[in-house]
Amino acid sequence: MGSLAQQEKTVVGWAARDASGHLSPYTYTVRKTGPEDVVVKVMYCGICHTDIHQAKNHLGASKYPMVPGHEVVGEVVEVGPEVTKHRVGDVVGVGVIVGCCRECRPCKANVEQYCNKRIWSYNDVYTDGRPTQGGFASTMVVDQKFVVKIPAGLAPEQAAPLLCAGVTVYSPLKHFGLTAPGLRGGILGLGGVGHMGVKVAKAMGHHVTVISSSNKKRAEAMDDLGADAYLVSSDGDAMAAAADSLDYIIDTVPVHHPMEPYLSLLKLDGKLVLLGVIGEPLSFVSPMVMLGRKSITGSFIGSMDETAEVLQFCVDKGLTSQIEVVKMGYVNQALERLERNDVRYRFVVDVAGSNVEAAEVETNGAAA
Ligand SMILES: NC(=O)C1=CN([C@@H]2O[C@H](COP(=O)(O)OP(=O)(O)OC[C@H]3O[C@@H](n4cnc5c(N)ncnc54)[C@H](OP(=O)(O)O)[C@@H]3O)[C@@H](O)[C@H]2O)C=CC1
Ligand SMILES: O=C/C=C/c1ccc(O)c(O)c1
Ligand SMILES: [Zn+2]
Ligand SMILES: [Zn+2]
Repeated sequence: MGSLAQQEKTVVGWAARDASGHLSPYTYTVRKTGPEDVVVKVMYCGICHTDIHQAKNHLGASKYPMVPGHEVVGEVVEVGPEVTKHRVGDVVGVGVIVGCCRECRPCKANVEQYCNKRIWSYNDVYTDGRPTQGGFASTMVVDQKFVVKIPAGLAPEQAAPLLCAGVTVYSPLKHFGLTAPGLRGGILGLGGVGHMGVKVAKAMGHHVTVISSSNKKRAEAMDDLGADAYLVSSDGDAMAAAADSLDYIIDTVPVHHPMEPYLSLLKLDGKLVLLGVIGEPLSFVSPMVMLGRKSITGSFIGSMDETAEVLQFCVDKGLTSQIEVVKMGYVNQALERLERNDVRYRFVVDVAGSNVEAAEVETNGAAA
């Protein structure tokens, strides 16, 4: 018998078993704590639309059992002997990526999310051959490089959505030089990622237009989130009146949608940044981009450095995410509500405050 640190740990998570995406308790083991590993007792985990894409096999590469969850905040309960970045008792975050090759150009440039050998926090295989499992679970063991400190001044449940949604909007704004005050930005799709887009862009001093599929979120967007304008994408007159007005659009729509109505909103040199994970071809005719030198581009989460930056940015600017905290027993209802666009704006599961071994509770978020 070795010490506790040398043993595999038994963990209970909530796993999908098939493409129904239904989660239920699942017991598995996590690796022995390696020299650079951090053992994280999960406190909170946000629910991202990607969790639906993965659990329901929208991209055709899902492996089961799969414990989703990649907006993970927890407490460090153990560290390997070579860990220098984190200490027992720290509150830390884990996001979408838990491994990379450390040798390729993206890794050397500290944009490890673009490493072709990236290891996803779930639905992937770790270097030891074991499946990776995410944050809807009592514990994760993660290499210290992919663990970020949650700065003082951020509540752990508030920090969770920043680890994916927050950094996913922050990274392209920085990378594409879209941080100057006075820029006019559009946020297409006001969900978990989109609402952080409004908040981050407003904090950068931008004039922000929400472009939504309905009028339902108008008052909240303007009054609560601080948006400057609100367009309903099916309102042809309003869309025409807004033509040629935006420097960029952050597109978070998670399903197939036309490009051209949104390209029309961009000014000369405007950028359409695709963030939604859509497994079908999108289309547009070339003059839509040529006549205005417009760009259609994409962006994938953000680096570990940018993750630390966006956390501090939110502390410095006093930004909070707008969340609905639920217990693990409500996770399937939460996933269903997220899929039917019925959340303002991010569910966060109170993992530590739930009995993760208990069967699900159908009624409300306050239950186990
Ligand atoms: N590129 C990256 O690194 C990342 C990508 N993603 C991806 O971004 C997309 C958005 O994620 P997230 O913000 O968590 O998702 P949400 O479901 O929280 O938000 C998506 C929003 O898109 C709009 N929408 C339009 N049509 C639909 C539809 N048919 N079904 C659902 N929503 C619709 C809704 O806004 P409205 O009511 O205003 O129309 C909705 O709130 C997903 O595809 C996700 O996988 C997420 C994180 C990182
Ligand atoms: O939510 C974070 C992950 C986003 C993501 C982006 C692209 C892609 O192909 C994925 O499988 C996930
Ligand atoms: Zn995500
Ligand atoms: Zn690499």
